[in-house]
Amino acid sequence: MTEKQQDAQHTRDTQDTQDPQNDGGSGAEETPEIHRGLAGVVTDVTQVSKVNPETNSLLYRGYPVPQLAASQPFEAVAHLLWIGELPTEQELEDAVAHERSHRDLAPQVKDALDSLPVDCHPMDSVRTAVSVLGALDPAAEDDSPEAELEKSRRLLSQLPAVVAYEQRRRRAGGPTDPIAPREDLDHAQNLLWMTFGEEAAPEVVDAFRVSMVLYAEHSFNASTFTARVITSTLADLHSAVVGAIGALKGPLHGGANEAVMNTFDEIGIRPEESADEARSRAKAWMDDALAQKKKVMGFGHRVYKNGDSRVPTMKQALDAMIEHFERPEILGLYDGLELSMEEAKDIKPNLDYPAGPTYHLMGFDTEMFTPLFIVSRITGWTAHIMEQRAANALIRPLSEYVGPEERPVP
Ligand SMILES: CC(=O)SCCNC(=O)CCNC(=O)[C@H](O)C(C)(C)COP(=O)(O)OP(=O)(O)OC[C@H]1O[C@@H](n2cnc3c(N)ncnc32)[C@H](O)[C@@H]1OP(=O)(O)O
Ligand SMILES: O=C([O-])CC(=O)C(=O)O
Repeated sequence: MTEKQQDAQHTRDTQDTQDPQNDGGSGAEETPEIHRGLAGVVTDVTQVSKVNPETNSLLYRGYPVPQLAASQPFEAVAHLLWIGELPTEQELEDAVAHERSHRDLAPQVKDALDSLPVDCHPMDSVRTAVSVLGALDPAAEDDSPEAELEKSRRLLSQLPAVVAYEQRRRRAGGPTDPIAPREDLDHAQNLLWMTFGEEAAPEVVDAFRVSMVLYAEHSFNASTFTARVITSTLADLHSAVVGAIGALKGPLHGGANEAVMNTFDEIGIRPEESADEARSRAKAWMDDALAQKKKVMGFGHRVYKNGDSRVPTMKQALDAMIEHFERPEILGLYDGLELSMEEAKDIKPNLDYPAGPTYHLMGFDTEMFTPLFIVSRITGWTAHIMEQRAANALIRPLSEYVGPEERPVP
């Protein structure tokens, strides 16, 4: 069964009562079926991506994502998600030129970031920066398809400078000089350049590009759905993106890549240790965590129950980083946790599990991992915002009121 069929089946199994009186009223005769967390509910159609838990596969506009990750630049994947087709040579050239020409950190955005505490969560900083970018955008209130696409493309170019500057500001302990973008570098190379001030090795660039392709889009996940809810009120694109960032921050969603690294840190990263030693310490940690009924971030998924389709590709990228940086103990920690979770609960890792240690090895602060997710997911969010806008229906479900019966105010 596809994700849609699985969801439709679930919905049929739990017949809902679409009685408008249920919303706040107590007069409904039948108690409606409640779909907590909207689990199994199909709320709309989409052409952007297809998640198939049955075959553990993911398609962007019909193309298998591992194939896109193996061969396509991130700029081509962004074009695909927005336009529906891979770019021609000329279209790719135009997309790349556009991306490279809108990369500067606006002074107002830098000022806004500099006004924030240096130890605030960088997701708060990026959320604030997108708010400022929206306020500055002359086309903010123009919701024509052309303007929406142009704003989406601009955000794709603008976000790396925000994230790179925020990483540098944290390391500097306060306001600092941003590193200027370089027009001779592609999206992935340039983000790494603006962050670390040196050209990254090709292996690192490729692992980073792969993570960007894999993080780009995943149907009606919580942050994308948030963006669609906000768009459905006819609010502007930047407001929808700001809301999506808020939803992504939580550890049950994008915040899990940060939480994974916190787990590794709690177990203890010991570069002098062998993979075997690290594996057995990680296994013991997981056995203990599960005995205490803890939820361990980076494992499990609402839709995939037999493994996340993106994990094998991201794990390959992590393996390449482990080899490049000669850090076998990271592999030991990774394997130990995965094995123990598999044995105890048969729950598989999700994309955030290999992505966390990959970003760690590249040199990013742990709190920067979820902002890196934004740099990629901006493509999927904005593709869905445009799709929602093109065939809009206000998203407004019902609730079953379970509070006190009507009573007079004393
Ligand atoms: C890119 C992304 O956003 S991918 C998701 C990233 N999020 C995480 O990694 C957070 C950790 N994982 C989770 O919390 C969950 O697996 C979710 C939220 C992702 C999906 O959850 P749901 O589909 O709602 O399943 P739910 O949370 O009800 O879990 C079902 C069962 O598996 C268990 N379970 C699920 N995930 C985990 C986990 N990571 N650790 C331990 N147990 C887990 C639950 O405790 C529950 O057990 P129970 O039936 O004995 O109570
Ligand atoms: O689909 C989901 O629920 C979460 C997820 O994996 C993603 O957004 O990439």
